Formats: sequence, structure tokens, C-alpha cells
Amino acid sequence: MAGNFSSVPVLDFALASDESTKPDFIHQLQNALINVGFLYLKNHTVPQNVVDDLIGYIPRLFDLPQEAKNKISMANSPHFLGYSKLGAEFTKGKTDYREQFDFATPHETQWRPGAPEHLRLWGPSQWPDEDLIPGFRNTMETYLSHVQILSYRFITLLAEAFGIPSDALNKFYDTDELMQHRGKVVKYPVNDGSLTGQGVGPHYDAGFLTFLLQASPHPGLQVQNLSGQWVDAPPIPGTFVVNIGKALEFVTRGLARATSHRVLSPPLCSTPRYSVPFFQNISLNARLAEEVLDFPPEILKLKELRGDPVQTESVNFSEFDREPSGKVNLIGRVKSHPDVAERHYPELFKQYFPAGMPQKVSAYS
Ligand SMILES: O=C(O)CCC(=O)C(=O)O
Ligand SMILES: [Fe+2]
Repeated sequence: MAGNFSSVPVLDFALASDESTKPDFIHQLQNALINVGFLYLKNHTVPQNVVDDLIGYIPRLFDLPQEAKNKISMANSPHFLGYSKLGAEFTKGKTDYREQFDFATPHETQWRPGAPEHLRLWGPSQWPDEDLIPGFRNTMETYLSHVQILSYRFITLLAEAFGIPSDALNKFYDTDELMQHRGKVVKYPVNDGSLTGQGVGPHYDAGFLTFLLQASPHPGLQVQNLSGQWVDAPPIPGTFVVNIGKALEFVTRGLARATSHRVLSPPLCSTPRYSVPFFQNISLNARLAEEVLDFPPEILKLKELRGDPVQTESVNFSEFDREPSGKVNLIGRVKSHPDVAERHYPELFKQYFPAGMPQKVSAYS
């Protein structure tokens, strides 16, 4: 099988900025997108001091007094932004052992009473009190804006790698004021022995692209190859791990692979693992089933050569064929965070949890 990889490829983004080396980059990108669905990106455009400033804040963010964290609990937010305490999520029937803050690029909600509910998915972040962690908000927002720029640049290269015009995917995005992208700061505490060792269980990401910063030197991230084996993707300083989400897989008719991945908790004698995934969104109103893209036959052939991955246990996002992207995402968030849904989306809550609040909260089911 062409794509039965045993390691995640490292791509040098510098090659993309020089016309003489760009074809080489595009070729490597094509292979990574079609056969792996994951890649490391080095020499990217996000300045190292912006990354280092953020990394410096992360332990302080989690060390805030519990009441300061609870004050910005995700349950307050119809936009599913804010703090989620340890053990509040569940994937594939087991507790995820992680604590996290969901933040996002600045956005004023477009939703008004009477408008479709999925427009309410995006809105302002909740930030910790500035005097408790001075400068954090600015650092996080600066980081998000740099990764956003990189993610848009990357999407044009991705189009080229698939033999379509570099702007062919622009139709999936609105103008900047109408878009919002999410960045999550995550802490995986050590496995205290009584746990399953599941930092986060096997899952696919939902959107187009994820840019993951592994913010501490811990291994633990694993990706599943075509025959179902788990392959390590340890941190490589100065890189992002980039992976494909289900929405991009859908619009590329499976050319770009959404690859299942998971995180194992750090072992008992270790220290917490930190990471910051950035989820690049597409327009809330995009109806993916209606957006047909024309790929050249030689590109489609590469997918044939790859073959189909084994069916995995990981969760799917089957609603893209009938619902706007925002609705698919909202359903995913409702299932992940029923406490938020019960408060802010009571009808959807009843639809997905007819028996009431589940004992355990499901992150990706
Ligand atoms: O923390 C990581 O390394 C990966 C997290 C992840 O896959 C997710 O939150 O979707
Ligand atoms: Fe993920």
C-alpha cells in the first residue's frame, strides 16, 4: 500500500517561497496529504519569539486559582469558548484526562434572534483577568493571528498540490471579520496509575486544517496509518504538526486524508504535557456537498494507488452531505459539551440527549 507510512514526513516551508524549490515542496505536500494526512512543517512563518512567548505563559495559565478558571467556564459561553476542567470529556467510552482553555480569533457574533442557530457558534472568547496573568490575552491573540495567516497561505499551496487553481478553495472562507478560528491550550497531566492512560482518545478533527504546537518535549501524540498501526509523532522543536480534518477530506473526495490520532498521557514519573491545536474553520454557511471541485485525472490516480484506509473505531462527521458546515460543527460541539448545550441550545440538547444529561461528557462521539 503506497500510503502505509511508518513515520510522519517533515516538510520545509522555506522551499515553498523560492520558485526553484517550490515544485519539490508541492510534490512532498501531495504525498503527505494523500498518503499520510499528517506532516511536520519547519521553517514556517510564525516567528519563534511569538511561539516562545505563548509557551512561557502556559504553565501559569493552568496554575491560575481554580476560581479564576471557573469564572471563565465554557458553560457560560454559547460559543463553546472558555475553560473545561480535568476529566470533563470522554472519547470512545473512556475519560479523556486533560484540562483545557478554548480561545479564538476576535469575532462579533453574527447571530440575531430568529437567525439560524449555527451562526451563534462563533462569538467572543472569555479571557482570564488581565491582572492575574498580564499580557496573556495579547500574546494568545498575536499567536492566533500569525497561525491564521500561515493557514491561509498553506491552503493555496494545498490547492496547487491537488492540481487546482491556487485560489480554488477560497470559496470556503468568508472575509476576515466574518471568520473565526479556534485555538485551544491543553494540559495532559501525568497518568497517576488509576487512569486509562488516555490523554485524548482516537478521533478525527472536524474542519479543514489543524496546526498543532507541541508545547513541551513530551511524546504521546500518535497517528494511525492505513493498516491501523499507531505511529509516534513526537515533538520536533520549531515545527507545527499539520493535519487534515473531515471537512477537507469531504470536499476533496478523500484525496486529502483525515487521519485518526490520539494522545497518551505522560507516564507517572514524568511532568504534564502541553499542546496548542489551532483549528482552521471554514464559513459557517458553506454547504460542502454543493461545492464540487474538479481534480485532474493524474491526481485522482494517486488516490487510487493509495487505496482505502482500514475502517477505524474513530468518530465520523457524517452530516456534511446535508447540513451547512456550521451546523455540523455545532452538533459536534453539542455532543462534546452537553452542559454548554443544555444551557444555550436546549432544543439540540434534547435531540442529542433525550435521556437527559449523560453521566460522562463525550468529546468526540
Ligand atoms: O494535544 C495534542 O497533541 C492533540 C490534540 C488533538 O488532537 C485535538 O485536541 O484535537
Ligand atoms: Fe485532534
